[in-house]
Amino acid sequence: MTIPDYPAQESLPSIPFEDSNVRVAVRARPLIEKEVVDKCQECVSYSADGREVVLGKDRRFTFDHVFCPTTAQEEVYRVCVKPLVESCVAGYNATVIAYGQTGSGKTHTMGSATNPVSGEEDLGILPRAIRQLYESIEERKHEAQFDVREFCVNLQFVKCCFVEIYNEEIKDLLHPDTPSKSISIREDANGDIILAGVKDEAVFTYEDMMRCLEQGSAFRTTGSTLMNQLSSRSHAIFTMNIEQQSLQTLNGHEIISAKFHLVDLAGSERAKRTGAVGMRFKESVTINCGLLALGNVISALGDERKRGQHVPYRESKLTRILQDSLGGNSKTCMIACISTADVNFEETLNTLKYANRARNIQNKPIINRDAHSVQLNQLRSEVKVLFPLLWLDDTDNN
Ligand SMILES: Nc1ncnc2c1ncn2[C@@H]1O[C@H](COP(=O)(O)OP(=O)(O)OP(=O)(O)O)[C@@H](O)[C@H]1O
Repeated sequence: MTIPDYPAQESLPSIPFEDSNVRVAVRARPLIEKEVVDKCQECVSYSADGREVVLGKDRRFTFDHVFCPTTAQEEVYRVCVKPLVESCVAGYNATVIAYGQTGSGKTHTMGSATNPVSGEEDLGILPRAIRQLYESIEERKHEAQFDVREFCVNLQFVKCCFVEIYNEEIKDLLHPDTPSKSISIREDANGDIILAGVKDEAVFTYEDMMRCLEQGSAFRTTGSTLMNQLSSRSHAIFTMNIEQQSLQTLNGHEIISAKFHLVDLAGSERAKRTGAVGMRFKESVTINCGLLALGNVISALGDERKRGQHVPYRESKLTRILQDSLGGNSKTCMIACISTADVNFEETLNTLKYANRARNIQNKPIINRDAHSVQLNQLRSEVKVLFPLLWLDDTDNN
């Protein structure tokens, strides 16, 4: 086997999330041991600018970013996720979704596997995002303490929850005794999607949240198939909720909040190739149904000819939960994971086509300000203007 040359990509910038487009990156994984033994060849090449991927001879696709197989976990994180954590701390919702065929590297990329990683460089997106979140919180607390313009206190409350959708049922991975029947997807008064019946965990430190990630990952449903020994059989969604209150003597009191969904989807698969029978086959059918529903939502939102038409969010639990993330109030990045092996040519082509459609989706991210604190601050400013007038009026009358 010849080892291909990959273009150097170290200096590529982070993805800009200033506008409202859903951003899409592609990550190609190296050949795994079995593929090397089977003498598979790589059938994917990459442009030096890190934007284009070519499948076979001439299937070209352009994305916000394309990572070749030698790209480190740290680099994927820096380019795709670091700016999203910064946005979350500023009050925007954010979502990262890993999509791809079974065994293409979604769980490896997200860092939601049960088995511990061997070293710092192997850490996936989730532990890195949790670390950055707590570092940012500490920074903000520190800045608020030394804000010399006025007295200012910055309080943060962080909660998390971890659920999986397995055979179209939602399971609370942090409270596995909760019956799925008592969990439902609802819309709150602001139109935000909430999971009623799922218990949020208040987490005060990096260690607290990492414990939740590890505990939830251990309860996630996995199983062995011909294509992946440790295949995720469910869609997993880890959500961090961040609420920040800033109390300022001059400008009043502001509350901003944000939620960050980190989604490790189950892989698309063909039962013929995974050897799925019995239970595995049933799982395979529901996995593909959920991914098909997600594809339909992506098409409805991404296809210009379908703009303004009905978006079928209610076709599956997955699409209902991700309603805010696709076409709603969120900054969103999809990471499409692909295998470079020629045996997976068809699946890789399908993933690239699927991901390409997601690039056209427009979201509407806004800073989530608490309505009461906004109203209170408006009234406060009105009082500030009216008070001197009242005083003037009083002195005139005297
Ligand atoms: N970028 C990478 N570098 C090295 N090894 C990788 C990479 N991506 C994936 N792998 C390896 O490939 C195998 C399959 O990866 P992983 O379990 O993450 O796939 P998946 O897409 O989550 O699969 P499934 O959908 O079946 O759960 C694992 O052994 C993993 O360690």
